[in-house]
Order: sequence, then C-alpha cells, then structure tokens
Amino acid sequence: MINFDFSFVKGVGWYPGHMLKATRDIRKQLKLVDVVMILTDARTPVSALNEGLIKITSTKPTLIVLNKADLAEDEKTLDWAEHLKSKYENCDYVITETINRRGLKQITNTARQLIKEDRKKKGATRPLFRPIRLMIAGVPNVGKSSLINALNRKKSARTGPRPGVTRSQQWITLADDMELLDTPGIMPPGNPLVECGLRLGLINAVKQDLIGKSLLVTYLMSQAFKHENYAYLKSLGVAFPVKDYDDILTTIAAKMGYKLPGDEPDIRKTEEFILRSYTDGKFGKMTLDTPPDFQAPGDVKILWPDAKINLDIEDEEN
Ligand SMILES: Nc1nc2c(ncn2[C@@H]2O[C@H](COP(=O)(O)OP(=O)(O)OP(=O)(O)O)[C@@H](O)[C@H]2O)c(=O)[nH]1
Repeated sequence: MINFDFSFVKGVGWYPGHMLKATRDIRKQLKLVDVVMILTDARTPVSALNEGLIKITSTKPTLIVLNKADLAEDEKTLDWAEHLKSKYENCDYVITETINRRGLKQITNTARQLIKEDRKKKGATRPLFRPIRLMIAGVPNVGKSSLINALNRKKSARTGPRPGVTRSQQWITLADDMELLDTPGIMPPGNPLVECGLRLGLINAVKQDLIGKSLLVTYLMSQAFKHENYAYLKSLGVAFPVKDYDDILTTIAAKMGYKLPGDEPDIRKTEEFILRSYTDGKFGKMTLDTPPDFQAPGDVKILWPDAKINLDIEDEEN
C-alpha cells in the first residue's frame, strides 16, 4: 500500500463572477420549478456536490444525479447515493451514464414521484395540469448539458470536456410533459479542502491550469496506486514495481514518442496526455471520494515537487 502526502498544497478555490450571478439567478428562478436536479460526478459524489446549492434550493425536492457512473466503482456509487439520500430531506437519487443513455428514464420517473410526494405533503388535492419543471444545477463539467441533450435528443445544449461551457440559464421544453431550466456550473465560494480541490481538478470541474497539471498527474498516480489500478500504466510500458516517480513519466513519454529537441522526454506533453487519458476513461472505474473522510493515509510520504519520489510498490502479478 502506498500513501501520499499532499498537505503542502494550498487551497484551490475558483469562483469567477459569472458563478456569483448564476447563484443569484438560481435563487430568483426557484419559485418557478418543482424539483431541483443536482448533478454530481459519481467518481467524486461529495467533492463535486456543492452542498451550498442544496441549501439554497432546500425549499424544493432535490433529485441528486450521480452521473458518469461508467467511470466509478458500482458498489461505491450505490453506497454514496444511499448516504446522500439519507442525509438530505425531500431527496432521492438516480445513477446515470449519460454517455451510454443509462438511467435517463429513472430521472423522469423519480422526479415525478418527488413532485407527487411534495404536493401531497403541501395538501394539494388536484393533479398538476401543466408540464413539470426541473432545474438542473451542479459544479462545472459534471454533464448537465449532456444530460439535457440525452433527454431532449435535439442536442440544444453545448457540451465540452472543459469547465464553464454553459454561461447562462436557459429553459428547454422537452417533447414529454417536462420543462428544464439549464444553469451554468457553479462552484462553492472559498477554498475547498485540498484533496477535494485536487479531485475537482482531475474531473475538470476546476480549470486544470489553476491547480497545475504536474500536481494533478502526481495526484492521479497516487490514486491509481491506492486503488492498485495498474492496467493502463502497464499498457503504456510502465514496469512494476516502480523505482522512481520520474520513471513513470519518462517511460510513457518514450512510448508515446514525446520528445524535446536533443531527445529529452517532453514531460509537459506527457502530463497532458495522462490527464486527457483520465478524462477519456482510460484508467477504468475508479471512485476518488472514499468514505468516511478525504484524508489520504500518510505513513509513506511522497515529497513533491523538488524531491525524487521513491514508490515502494509491490505488484502481486510480477
Ligand atoms: N464518461 C462519461 N462522460 C460524460 C458523461 N456525461 C457527460 N460526459 C462528458 O463530460 C463532459 C462535460 O459534459 P457537459 O455536459 O458539457 O458538462 P456541464 O456540466 O454541462 O458543463 P458546464 O457547461 O461547464 O457546466 C463532456 O465531454 C461529456 O461528453 C457520462 O455519463 N460518462
């Protein structure tokens, strides 16, 4: 087991002006909607949840959608989903893989059920004679626009693997009796916990350059080793046990042919490739948020960035 220490990293906050405006707009529009659908990333269900949003919208039933479940460990996703459901009032969850169109039907069914229960609680006796209205919110890049497009099929919302693609609110009428209010991705103000921030960087909810790609790659490696997730690294030629952290990058650079003039490995390009591979799901299913807290255990320390890193890894297959 390898343990990593990232305690030297400073907080990584990101709260540009358009997010403040978007938060105010959400408050204003709240009275128009029946259910607030909060998307999170199944790899980081809590780090990417933005609990502040749940508080702001707590007068409405909440549907938590754990999206990108294709990239997370199934059992842990279910554990987290049940945990979140029990934590918040008037709340239910759906697990989705928008990319594979998985879980879409459950969204409409669960939203309708939440509305029914909410109306009953408020003493409403007649059915709702208008389309149901959902607001969709969450931190950047969790898949809000992709989900809307998947539900809509008309592909009206812009998507992209970068945070902050959606900049304003927009109402979208679905063919079904349902209307959706899309909102821009919103981070909580202030600095999240260090590990939480690193996770938000890895999933592209925070701009990776704000945190630093080298640091994110080191963090990704720490997670891959913690999960004993070696398959993709092996496919890139990395031999285990790894003696030196730099070996990982130089091996991958050689494999990919990333060279600088003079045949030096192009580490920057290699780091970008590794992060892109992670975004593309090449590391397989890996849940980053681990209950009960976010602290990595620390009996073996990785010194970064100036010291060489010795990874004392045993690989059972070798
Ligand atoms: N693997 C995987 N990727 C997904 C899934 N859903 C969305 N994505 C990808 O995630 C990236 C971000 O998706 P968007 O729909 O643009 O995210 P967003 O939340 O609208 O982003 P902002 O506009 O920044 O708030 C895109 O590259 C999508 O293709 C999913 O279920 N699985």
